[in-house]
Amino acid sequence: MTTDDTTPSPDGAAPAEQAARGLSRRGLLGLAGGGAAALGLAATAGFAGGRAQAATSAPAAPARPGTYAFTGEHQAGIVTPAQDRMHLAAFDLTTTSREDLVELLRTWTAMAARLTQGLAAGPFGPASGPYDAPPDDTGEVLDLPPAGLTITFAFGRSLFVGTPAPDGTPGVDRFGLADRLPAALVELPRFAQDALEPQRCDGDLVVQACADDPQVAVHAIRNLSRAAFGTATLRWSQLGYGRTSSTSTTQTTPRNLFGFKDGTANLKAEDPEALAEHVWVQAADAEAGRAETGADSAWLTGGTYLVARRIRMTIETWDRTSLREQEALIGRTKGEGAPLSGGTEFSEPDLEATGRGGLPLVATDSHVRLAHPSTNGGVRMLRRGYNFTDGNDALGRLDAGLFFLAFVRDPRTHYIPMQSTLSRQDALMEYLRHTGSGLYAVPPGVPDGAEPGEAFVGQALFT
Ligand SMILES: C=CC1=C(C)c2cc3[nH]c(cc4nc(cc5[nH]c(cc1n2)c(C)c5CCC(=O)O)C(CCC(=O)O)=C4C)c(C)c3C=C
Ligand SMILES: [Fe+2]
Repeated sequence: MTTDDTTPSPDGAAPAEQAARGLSRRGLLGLAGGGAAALGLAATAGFAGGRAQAATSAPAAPARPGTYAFTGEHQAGIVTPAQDRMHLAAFDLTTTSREDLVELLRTWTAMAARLTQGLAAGPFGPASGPYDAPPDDTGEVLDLPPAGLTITFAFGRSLFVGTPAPDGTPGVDRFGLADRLPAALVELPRFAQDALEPQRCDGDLVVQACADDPQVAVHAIRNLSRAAFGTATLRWSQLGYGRTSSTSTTQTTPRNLFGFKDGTANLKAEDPEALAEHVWVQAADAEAGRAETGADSAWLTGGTYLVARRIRMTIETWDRTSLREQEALIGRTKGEGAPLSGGTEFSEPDLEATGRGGLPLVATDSHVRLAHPSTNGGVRMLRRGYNFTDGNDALGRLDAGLFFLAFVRDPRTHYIPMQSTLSRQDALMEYLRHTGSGLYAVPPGVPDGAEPGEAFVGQALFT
């Protein structure tokens, strides 16, 4: 199959709805015990046998309620209709062994394939298996439905070339991967007004877990972290709620913590041509990269790049700003989300339109004008961010904002120039502080029908 993440389950209901009324893992384990078809997708991905495992010869079954396929051309969790909750974790490897790294990716792949299909992290589950050993699943989602869980893996630049020392001494290529570094996996420049906290930046490996239930997303990261014990440690993580983008035309546009609709002009899953142009890395990109740096990044074809920015919003100041000023800063109306040049939510902004005194209706320093493709050489991105609220600071201000996530084909053309412009000219910057940052290469999906036990995410990087 191709990863058509938007494919609804057989009864045609959206996964979120199905999850809401869906089967619990207990039910799925029962199904798994009773019928191989119930595990068709895990079986096609080829995972080790176990009590709750299907026969690998079983034909692929349609997705079960509340689940998205784990295997496919692209990883799930990118064009998948954005779920309501997210837990993203960045890890640093504590090993320098390439074999250990491959073993971790194999283990994570098998575990993610099980978890996304509503199964326990391991074959025994939380309440079974050897009595004198810790259970192979932590147990907190045993009675919960799969909640549309997706797990997406990505690699940081440091995986390939290590981390340079503050004095500029180059990092160390611990895994023999430097000649596979994609040309576009650059170190992000320091942008104007960046206030980055190093403990919220970078990382060798990143895992994004999204689900419609926070406990399901957190459980996934917890169990993957547990499996990484002795090989990788958690560097930083971020919880998110209330998606701030739609990634499918089937979704309504959500709102960010400024109270504005966010995601109106986003790229959508139903526009494969635009996704090919702006999101998926193409074979030609590896050829261009090889000519540029000599490195072979063909392994990334069909993948993408993930930009993560933790953006704190000074909402107390924002909340004392007039509606007129708020709308001028964004360039859209607060109620409907229509451009200030007129029309309705999905009308194209008319950046030439002027009003009283000949002034542009969409202000020259407004966010929407500066982020619009016509201001950025035609580039677009797939935004998939979340709101966050992480307590408060010593002055009693909420530490809240937008965890900006975007998937792009080449960050050098599709993110860095836009962020450069926004950081210097966007009037909204007065209310924002970028406190965390990362750029990661997202390998393509684990192919359907791969040999049992053989396939793992990012495999082509190691062959
Ligand atoms: C570098 C890219 C972007 C950052 C960082 C960013 C932060 C950010 N955005 C909002 C609120 C809105 N953004 C909207 C549109 C929009 N934003 C970006 C890029 C970044 N935003 C793009 C490419 C676009 C689309 C522009 C277009 O094609 O018209 C909107 C309008 C609604 C929408 O189209 O989504 C809002 C609202 C905040 C609050 C924020 C940082 C906290
Ligand atoms: Fe934006």
